[in-house]
Amino acid sequence: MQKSLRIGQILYTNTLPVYFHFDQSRFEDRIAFLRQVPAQLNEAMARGDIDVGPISSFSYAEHASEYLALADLSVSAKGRVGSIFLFSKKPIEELDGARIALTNTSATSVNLLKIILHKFYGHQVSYVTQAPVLSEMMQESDGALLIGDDAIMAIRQRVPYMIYDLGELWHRFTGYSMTFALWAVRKAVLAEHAELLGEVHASFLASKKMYQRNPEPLIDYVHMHYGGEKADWRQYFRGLQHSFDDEQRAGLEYFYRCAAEQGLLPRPVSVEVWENPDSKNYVERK
Ligand SMILES: C=C(O[C@@H]1C=C(C(=O)O)C=C[C@H]1O)C(=O)O
Repeated sequence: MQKSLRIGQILYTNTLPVYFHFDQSRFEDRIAFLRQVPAQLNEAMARGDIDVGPISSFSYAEHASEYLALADLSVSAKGRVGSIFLFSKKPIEELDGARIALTNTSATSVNLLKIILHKFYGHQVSYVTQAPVLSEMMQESDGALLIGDDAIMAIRQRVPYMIYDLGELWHRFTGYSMTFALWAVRKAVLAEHAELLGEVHASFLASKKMYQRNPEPLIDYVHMHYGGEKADWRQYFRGLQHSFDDEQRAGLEYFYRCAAEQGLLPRPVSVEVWENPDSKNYVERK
């Protein structure tokens, strides 16, 4: 039997603050989760295999007429993001004419990289898309883009490449924050499941709030399951924003204008947010 709401979850640590304290027990069998990398979630959302969840902000723009964004949820950073890296055999200023391998897990960051290289550096670059395995990507390319936990694991290996953080480059050139993911809902779902969606949305916000009050249980969890140093994880999560306010909107909509200008999107879009009518009445369960 189909569950009432099928919810996406990004397979990376970056969205854990929104899921770690999500109180699944209150929903019993009314929800189901699909855990995947962003590019797969983008497709699942477009096909209608999931109803709500985080997708690449670029994919939101491609389907803006069919989706709304859930209020106050995103994966954003103002400056260094810590998990979206260009690995390069030479300095970024010298990448004109280069060949870059792009991870097949992303939609936002691959287009962000194109904007940075074409618009800000004036380079002509060719691209190939590959599975996110750095050693293989670097075999025949001058550089490679990784995102999420693949990027985090790769920098731990102390690889012999120059490493550029795309959030940092974007901020340096534009002064804006960058929003990599939004929580989208297909408009068609709203009519049928508005109430349940309201409860799910409120539970995401409650998880985020509980994490913000005390980040340590989540830090312990990722340290146990993904290794590394606790201090590095603390710094990583401190650099991520999971809200969507005027600041994030301004940065994201500027990104959409740049993408349209570069021919990557047919037209710039503005983000239409679904405000949960019940969020003010939501009572956290102890
Ligand atoms: C910060 C990140 O944000 C993400 C990047 C995405 C993309 O490039 O399409 C999509 C969702 C997020 O996972 C990351 O993956 O490291």
